[in-house]
Amino acid sequence: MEVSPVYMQSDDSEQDRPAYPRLFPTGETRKSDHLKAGLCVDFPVSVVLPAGGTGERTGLQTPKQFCPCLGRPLISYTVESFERVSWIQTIVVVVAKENIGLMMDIIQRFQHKKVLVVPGGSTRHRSICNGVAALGEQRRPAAHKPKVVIIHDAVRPFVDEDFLHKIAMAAKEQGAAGAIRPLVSTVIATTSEGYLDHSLERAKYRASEMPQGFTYDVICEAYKKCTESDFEFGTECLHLALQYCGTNAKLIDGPPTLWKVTYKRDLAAAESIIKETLSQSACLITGGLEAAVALANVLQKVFGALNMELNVTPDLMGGNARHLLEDWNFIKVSVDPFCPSEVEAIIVALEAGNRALLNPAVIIWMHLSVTEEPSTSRRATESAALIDLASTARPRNILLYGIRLHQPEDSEQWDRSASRVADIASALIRDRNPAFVGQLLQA
Ligand SMILES: Nc1ccn([C@@H]2O[C@H](COP(=O)(O)OP(=O)(O)OP(=O)(O)O)[C@@H](O)[C@H]2O)c(=O)n1
Ligand SMILES: O=C(CO)[C@H](O)[C@H](O)COP(=O)(O)O
Repeated sequence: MEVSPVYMQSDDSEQDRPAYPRLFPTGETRKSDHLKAGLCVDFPVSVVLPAGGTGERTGLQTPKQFCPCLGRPLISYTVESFERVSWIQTIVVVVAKENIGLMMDIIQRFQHKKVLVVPGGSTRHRSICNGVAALGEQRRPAAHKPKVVIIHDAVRPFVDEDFLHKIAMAAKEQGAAGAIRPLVSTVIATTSEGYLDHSLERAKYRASEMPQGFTYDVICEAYKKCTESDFEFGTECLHLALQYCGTNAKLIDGPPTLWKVTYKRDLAAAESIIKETLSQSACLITGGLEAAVALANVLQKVFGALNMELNVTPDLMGGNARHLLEDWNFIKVSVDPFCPSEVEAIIVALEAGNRALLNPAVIIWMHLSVTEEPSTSRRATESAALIDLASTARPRNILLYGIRLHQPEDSEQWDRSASRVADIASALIRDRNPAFVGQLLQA
């Protein structure tokens, strides 16, 4: 066995993050859900995330676990999914030696907790084995030897607490448990000449996915007993548990979001899932303006049709400040005169709450104008103010866009303009396109 763990430990204080929505589309969104659902685990559980591969099949220079999705490396999303689970003790991330510095930077930049970084091996099994060995050698005073170890590919970012709970409980009962999914294609065996030999009856087989869970003793024994050939060519931890420990894993149907990022297009798919999750709701701040309330009604209809919720509030003061914690997207309606400090206040509040540390927040400055055509110099002043504010917001991971809307007398024309504004605003929120940051769009 090739085991030489090095301990690179992140700050593992139990201090919680601000209450971000979790990034997987399960419908559940709050950190304390496990308390509501009664998901308790009364035995120590730790996690190994193998992240030591090169991602050859993506065809990219950068290993896929370090590729950015909305400006954040994929692995950070996976770590986030686990660090939010209160009953998970330690997250061991196994990376190639040359990427240890990079991984430590990611942990520091995104303030990840509970993470140990361990050097990987030349194959996935060798990397996992290093991670499991590191769990047995932890020197942290608060760390217990785990009863159950969950193994999860670092390149499967969307895993939810409910499913992890099922895996952990079944692993403790049965010794091993793993996620399965129905096969998409039929599996066939080929002859050495490239002809069909036979095909398998698809309904009888399943795709083995991650996460998988093992009692610590089973996974340690499996890796102690397995052969060099297993280490070199094996792809299935559940198989090692069966072959070397006689443990028949419990198989549990998992959600489709457990899929593994394997090809370049999977990175785009992951980014689109993240964008969808971040776009589930927005908060429109009316500033007490009558016209803004009318606009909000139209926006609510358009957003509703896109499955986006629009919360409407006069301001973000007192109890209304909760929107700063609950929403990722803000629409601030203002009228003449153009007053940048209203938007600046939202940027400051988001920054103070460390709100955009992990995911970009969106602010749309919606400017209602009563004059038919603003003068050229007026337009230039407004655009310059927006560009200025947007460039302050951008390094704070806040995307600021502007929409200018003329408020016509005619009610039919107003409805048309309002629904055009709603289309533009929803597209800006859903796409989170950095190219339009600081642009004052005309509706
Ligand atoms: N020596 C290795 C090889 C793979 N892995 C990890 O195992 C997981 C699943 O493997 P896979 O999708 O095959 O990743 P790669 O080996 O990086 O991809 P490829 O086969 O395309 O090179 C990934 O998180 C990968 O980083 C690892 O920890 N150590
Ligand atoms: O699917 C799996 C579950 O057993 C594999 O273990 C793993 O994710 C496969 O990685 P690779 O693409 O390197 O075979």
